[in-house]
Order: sequence, then C-alpha cells, then structure tokens
Amino acid sequence: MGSETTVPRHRVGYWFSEKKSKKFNLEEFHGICDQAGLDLIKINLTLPIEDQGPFSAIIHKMTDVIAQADLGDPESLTIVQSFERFICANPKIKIIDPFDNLRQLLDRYQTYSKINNSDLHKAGEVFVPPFVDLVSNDVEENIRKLREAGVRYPFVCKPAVAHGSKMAHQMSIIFHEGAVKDCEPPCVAQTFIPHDAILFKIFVIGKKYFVVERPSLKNFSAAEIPTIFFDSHDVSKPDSVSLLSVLDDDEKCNVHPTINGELLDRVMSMLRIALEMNLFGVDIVVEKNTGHYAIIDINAFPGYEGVPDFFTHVTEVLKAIVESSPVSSSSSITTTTSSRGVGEEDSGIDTGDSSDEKRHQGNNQSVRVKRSSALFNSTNNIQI
Ligand SMILES: Nc1ncnc2c1ncn2[C@@H]1O[C@H](COP(=O)(O)OP(=O)(O)OP(=O)(O)O)[C@@H](O)[C@H]1O
Ligand SMILES: O=P(O)(O)O[C@H]1[C@H](OP(=O)(O)O)[C@@H](OP(=O)(O)O)[C@@H](O)[C@@H](O)[C@@H]1OP(=O)(O)O
Ligand SMILES: [Mg+2]
Ligand SMILES: [Mg+2]
Repeated sequence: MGSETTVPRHRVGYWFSEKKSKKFNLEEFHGICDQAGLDLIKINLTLPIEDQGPFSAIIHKMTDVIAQADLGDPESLTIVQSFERFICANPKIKIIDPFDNLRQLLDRYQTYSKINNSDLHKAGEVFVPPFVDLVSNDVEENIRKLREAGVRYPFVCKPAVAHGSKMAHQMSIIFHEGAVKDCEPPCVAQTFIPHDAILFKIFVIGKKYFVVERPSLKNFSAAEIPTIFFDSHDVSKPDSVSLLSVLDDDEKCNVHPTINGELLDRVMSMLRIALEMNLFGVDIVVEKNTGHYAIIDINAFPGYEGVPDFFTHVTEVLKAIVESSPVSSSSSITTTTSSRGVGEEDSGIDTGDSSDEKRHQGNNQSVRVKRSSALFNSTNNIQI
C-alpha cells in the first residue's frame, strides 16, 4: 500500500577529473541519486556555470585545478575565479567541499600544521610525526631546520604540493645527514615511523568513516645508505607489491598492527571538526613499540577503493545537505512512497560488506581486517 506525497527533487551539479570519472561508475551514481530525488548534472567548466544551473548543491574534486590556479596556470585560474564568483553570487548552493577547506589540504606543511594546532592531542595517543618545510636549496640551512624541528633520520621527503600531478606523489627516504642534498624543495621532511608495513586508510563520507588496510613501507632505521626514491602510488595502493614493503626476515612474525575503535572515533571526530569537510581520507600508521597512531597524510576526496556502497553513502550525505536548507533551485514532482519506512535508523557502528573478513566491533575493541577490505564504519561519533 502506498500514499501519495510530494517529494521535491534537487539538481546537484558535479565535476570530477577525467581520471576519477573513469574510475567511478557514474551511471550507478546517477541511478542512486535519481532514486533519492537528486538529478545529477555534469558541469562543463569551460562554459558559464550560471547557464548550467540551477543547483542545490555541487559535488566536485577540483583540487588539481585549484592547485594549478594557485601556481599561476592561466586556464585553471580562469576556471577557479569564475567558479568562486558563481558561488559567491549563489551562497545557498552547498559545495562539497568548499574551496577554502580544500585549500588547507593542498600543501602538506599547511595540512600537518593545521592538524598539529587542532585539539587532536586531546584524543589520546595520536600524533603527527615531526615535520618541517624545506624551501631552499641550501643544504646547510636545511640540515639546521631539520634539527630545530626535531625531524629524525630516516625521514620521508614529500613534495609540498599534496594533490594532483604525478609529481605530488614522488617521494624519497633520507637515511643520514649526508643525504639531505637529495631533498627536492619545496618539500616537507617528516620523521619515518616504523609500523610493520601496514597502513590504515580511513575514508570519511559525511559522518561515517571506513577503514581499509593497505601495504606500506617496511621498517627502516637510520644508516649510512643511499636515498631511496619511490612513487607513493607504487607502495600503498590495494594491489601494490613493492619490495619496499617486504619486512626483513627477523620481523616477519611481528604482531600484526591493529586499530582501536574508540580512539579512532575520537581522532576522526577531532579531524572532522578541524577540517570541516565531508569527503576526505586520513592515512594512519601504528607506531611499532608504542602502538601510538601517527597521522601521515590527509587527502581531499580520495579514491574510496574498498569502501562498499560508496555512492549510496555519498548520496545520503548529498540528500541530507540539500534538505538542510529551504528548498531552492529545485523542482517538485509527485511520487508514490511506501507507507512502511525504509530502514534508515542509524545503528552507530556497523559492518560494511558482509563478504569481507572483519569483525563487528563496538568501541573499545581492537579490530583486524583483510587487506583492502572496508573494516568498519562508524556513524555516530563524527559530529558536524
Ligand atoms: N612519516 C612516515 N612514516 C612512515 N611511513 C611513511 C611516512 N609518511 C609516508 N609513509 C609511507 O609513504 C607512503 C606515501 O606517503 P603519503 O601517504 O604521505 O603519500 P601520498 O602520495 O600523499 O599518498 P596518497 O596516495 O594517499 O595521497 C605511505 O603510504 C607510507 O607507506
Ligand atoms: O581519486 P583521484 O584520481 O583524485 O586520486 C586520488 C587517489 O585516488 P585513487 O586511488 O583513486 O587514484 C587517492 O588514493 P587513495 O588515498 O584513495 O588510495 C590519493 O592518492 C589522492 O591523493 C589522489 O588524489 P590526487 O592526488 O590525484 O588529487
Ligand atoms: Mg597517503
Ligand atoms: Mg596524500
């Protein structure tokens, strides 16, 4: 039995890079949005946006375009400026996520500083490994800066620009002072944290987050050895099989690192408050010997590989956002809805895809997952 109700439909604009669009099943996204009363409209950035609206919300990943504009690329600058003018003139349109919030993640030094200056330390045993920005080619000056910032050897040298071009992911491991010359400024040097070659990627979608396990760098220590150069995408993607991730024989039986639900809930609450974003990813390694969590990377709108039903979760966020304000820029249609409500109650913490090897866990429990499967999601602890 059904009853007739009027459900307002909303137009939601979207823009993703070609690379991201190829990876996403956009047809599926369109279908899920359609069922939720959202009309997805692909935005053409080379045409006036005002001619493509109206929109209730816009979801995008324009980090690369913003980064290029900030570096002075004229074409990107034109796109970003006209987009920002449009947003300014239409303040009711919800942007997921706002440009200024994304900008804080474009530069690694800025990101780490922001997190370090937040209330993160109140969450418990979690830290950002010591880091410093290197902007000069003067090796002596860089050595001095490294010392002053408490960055120890080995350290990971990362390009200052965090997103976009392939260059953003070209890194090196510097093992001793004599190799500081191998740093390529502008970059950020960050103390290497031994973590038994396991990385936890925490993918945030609105108030939910999902944990996925990935391969990572093996345990390195200071030594008079040459710099190792690597591409981060060769190390920590789901199917990466880098030699840099193979633990030494005497460490192969080390206890597999785990991540604790309650501490993680607190960390993610703090980060969400600090960043004010709906779509982001956090890379955490568990420090060998102490078990403390080291936050080593934060990504705007990451790939979400391994997160079950990604589009369903994103659509829920979009729907909540467009419905949180007076209906503007929307049209109404009449549909038939079932008199029985769809099970929408929030169960707090629940498991994702049941085919994954994972344990349901409430707070206070350690959990372990098969690599690349979504570990769990928490829906109750991240507050806007
Ligand atoms: N401080 C650190 N201590 C130990 N390992 C680290 C550290 N920083 C980075 N790594 C290793 O290097 C890899 C790449 O680092 P990072 O995540 O900063 O790069 P990225 O290019 O921004 O990655 P992403 O693809 O997630 O954006 C990590 O997945 C991890 O294996
Ligand atoms: O999704 P995009 O194409 O934008 O690429 C992002 C990539 O996702 P992918 O794995 O699908 O390539 C992310 O990896 P995961 O954290 O999800 O592993 C991470 O590397 C981001 O920094 C990349 O953003 P970019 O640096 O390119 O702006
Ligand atoms: Mg990373
Ligand atoms: Mg990153």
